[in-house]
Amino acid sequence: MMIHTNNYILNIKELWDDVPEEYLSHKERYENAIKKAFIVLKVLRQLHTGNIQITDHRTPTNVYSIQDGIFRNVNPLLIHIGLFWSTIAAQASTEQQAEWLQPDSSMIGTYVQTELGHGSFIRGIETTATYDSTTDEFILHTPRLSAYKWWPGGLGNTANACLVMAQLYINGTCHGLHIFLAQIRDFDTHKPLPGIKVGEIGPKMGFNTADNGFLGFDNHRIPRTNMLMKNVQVLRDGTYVKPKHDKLTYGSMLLTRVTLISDLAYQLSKAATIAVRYSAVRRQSPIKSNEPERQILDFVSQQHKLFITIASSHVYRVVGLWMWNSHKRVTADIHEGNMGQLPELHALACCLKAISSRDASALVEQCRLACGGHGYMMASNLPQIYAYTTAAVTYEGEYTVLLLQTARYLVKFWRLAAEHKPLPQNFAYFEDYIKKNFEQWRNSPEGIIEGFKAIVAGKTKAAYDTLQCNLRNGREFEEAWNMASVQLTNASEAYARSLLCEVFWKETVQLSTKVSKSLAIVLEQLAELYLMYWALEKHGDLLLYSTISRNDIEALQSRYEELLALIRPNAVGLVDAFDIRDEVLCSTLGAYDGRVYERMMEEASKSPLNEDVVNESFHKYIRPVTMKNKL
Ligand SMILES: CC/C=C\C/C=C\C/C=C\C/C=C\CCCCC(=O)SCCNC(=O)CCNC(=O)[C@H](O)C(C)(C)COP(=O)(O)OP(=O)(O)OC[C@H]1O[C@@H](n2cnc3c(N)ncnc32)[C@H](O)[C@@H]1OP(=O)(O)O
Ligand SMILES: Cc1cc2nc3c(=O)[nH]c(=O)nc-3n(C[C@H](O)[C@H](O)[C@H](O)COP(=O)(O)OP(=O)(O)OC[C@H]3O[C@@H](n4cnc5c(N)ncnc54)[C@H](O)[C@@H]3O)c2cc1C
Repeated sequence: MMIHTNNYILNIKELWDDVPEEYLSHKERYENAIKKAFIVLKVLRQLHTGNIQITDHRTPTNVYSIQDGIFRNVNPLLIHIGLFWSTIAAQASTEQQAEWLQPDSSMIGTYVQTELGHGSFIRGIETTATYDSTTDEFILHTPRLSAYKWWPGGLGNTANACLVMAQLYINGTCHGLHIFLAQIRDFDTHKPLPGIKVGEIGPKMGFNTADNGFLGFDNHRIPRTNMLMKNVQVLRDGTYVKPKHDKLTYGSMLLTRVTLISDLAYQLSKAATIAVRYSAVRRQSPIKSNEPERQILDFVSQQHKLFITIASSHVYRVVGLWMWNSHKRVTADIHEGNMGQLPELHALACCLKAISSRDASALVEQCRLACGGHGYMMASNLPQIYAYTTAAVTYEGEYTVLLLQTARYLVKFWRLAAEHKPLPQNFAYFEDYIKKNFEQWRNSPEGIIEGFKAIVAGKTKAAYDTLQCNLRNGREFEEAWNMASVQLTNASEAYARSLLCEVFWKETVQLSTKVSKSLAIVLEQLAELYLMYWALEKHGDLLLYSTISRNDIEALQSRYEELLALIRPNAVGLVDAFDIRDEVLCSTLGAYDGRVYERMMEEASKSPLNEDVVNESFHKYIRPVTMKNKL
């Protein structure tokens, strides 16, 4: 069958709610979401097998984005589709893939790594997988409460299988973390298998349709061939065949961190669309007392809150694609046995995932606040977008922990620079900084990029010097590192910002040569706005580490305000260009037709509290108190 994806999905009635999901109980929310998840999965399977084919120019990623509207929260099969399958595809041997990656497989899986006691420090994971050569099996075991798996999406009730991260033991030797496929529920009855204790962890700030779960193993046996064996093997006699790089097992985290950058760009475009459209409809106070009330979008302070969100969405879209392409390149190299580029990719993915999630959640919240009181309504959809976005600061590598990973990488290059050893081209500016080869400040995007590099160098130097000082004072390396960690994360953050500015500016300039002149002007205005915004935010750092002067900062401020005025006429067009359907936006404030107040009243009428003119609580609780003395 040939289908037009949008129309097909939008016309499946069961996917769309009459009652907003906020009115459902925790259990009902899950049941409603799982019903829809399996309808969507069926469509995805049909697309995969070619039983139905897409006729519009969009791809299954379009099905993915429509899901935001379908679930308003999160698809309980997200980890099944996004992490379970992709980890098997990346880390299982060819034979294992042939067996497990069947489109009509009975397995519904999840990715089970985090434990009650350990999330960030995964070497501390306590679940064990002990090889029993007499039966050719691994025994999965949860030795104590802190070793219970805790958090995996879809684990609570949906999944019947999972990929478990556990410490591998062979003949009493621990070989570290490895990934194992384990069935946890009967495929037919869905009852937990013997030796499995599984359940859901309870309500959260968001992600409430994702049935995050807990899991314990009581000496649960799985075949030896259930260890993912593309990069590492355990042979029948218990021989351990090491991987080419000991962090290949962490590959799924790396890939998800890369993918997340683009997802966060999309969340930002949703928030920007809602807040900008609402700001074009909403009028509040005149600017001059004798004039009518103005669209709130005309307040320059409102433009300052919103245009950076539009620009940041473009930044993360561009940088997300750039990282995706780097990941593809490095994976191909790894396939050929060349691991050389992996550390750089990991360092970039860590700081960019950290900063993109932090920026996105801060900017989504800024958009919510920019909508005043109405932004606080669930019907605006901004609270849900915030709850979804802020989770990304923690999952898939917590913010600070990831910044500290990138700091390891920066410190290595600073050490080379300090010891006057050769540096790769992309860190040549470390040497310039040491030699005090400072460029004269230029109030231009290129000048700002140079300035940000000076900040990276200056902050890395400061952190490195503190580290060395701690070492000279007799601290062990890990302790010295911990004592310098505030400065180390600052250096990492600066590095991420300099990358974002440089990649975005260069890609925009290139893109501008391929589009119409009028579009190129707007794209460059957005890119320039992004750079100016962050130069002004970080002007203190620029004063410390670059050659910028007070006059330069004043000039930057004027140019920034000029850019706000230049972008204002195109603001609504820019968010319309994100092309997010009303069904996906799910917002009374952000719909395309601008019927804000009408939609708000329509949504309010759906409140169950409005079903009866007088709610029965009046008779039960209110009247007995208020009327008591009057009887
Ligand atoms: C489902 C997603 C699909 C699509 C996405 C699209 C949209 C998303 C939307 C919603 C998402 C929905 C749900 C969210 C799903 C969330 C899933 C999870 O959260 S799974 C759990 C994730 N957990 C973590 O990320 C844990 C963080 N901790 C770590 O990664 C590690 O512990 C550590 C901090 C990196 C340290 O590891 P370790 O202690 O082993 O390291 P060492 O200190 O021994 O060595 C460090 C050394 O190793 C290098 N290194 C570390 N990691 C990697 C890597 N991945 N690749 C390459 N190299 C790595 C590091 O550079 C150091 O090298 P050195 O400096 O020593 O040379
Ligand atoms: C919505 C959601 C979905 C999730 N889904 C999954 C899933 O599908 N599968 C899965 O396995 N896991 C999942 N997780 C778990 C998630 O990956 C972890 O919560 C995350 O990695 C952070 O680990 P933690 O909770 O142990 O935080 P902790 O590491 O305990 O962090 C607490 C604090 O300690 C600080 N800290 C910790 N270590 C250091 C250090 N070395 N240096 C400096 N500061 C440090 C952190 O910065 C933070 O401030 C999910 C979590 C959430 C919120």
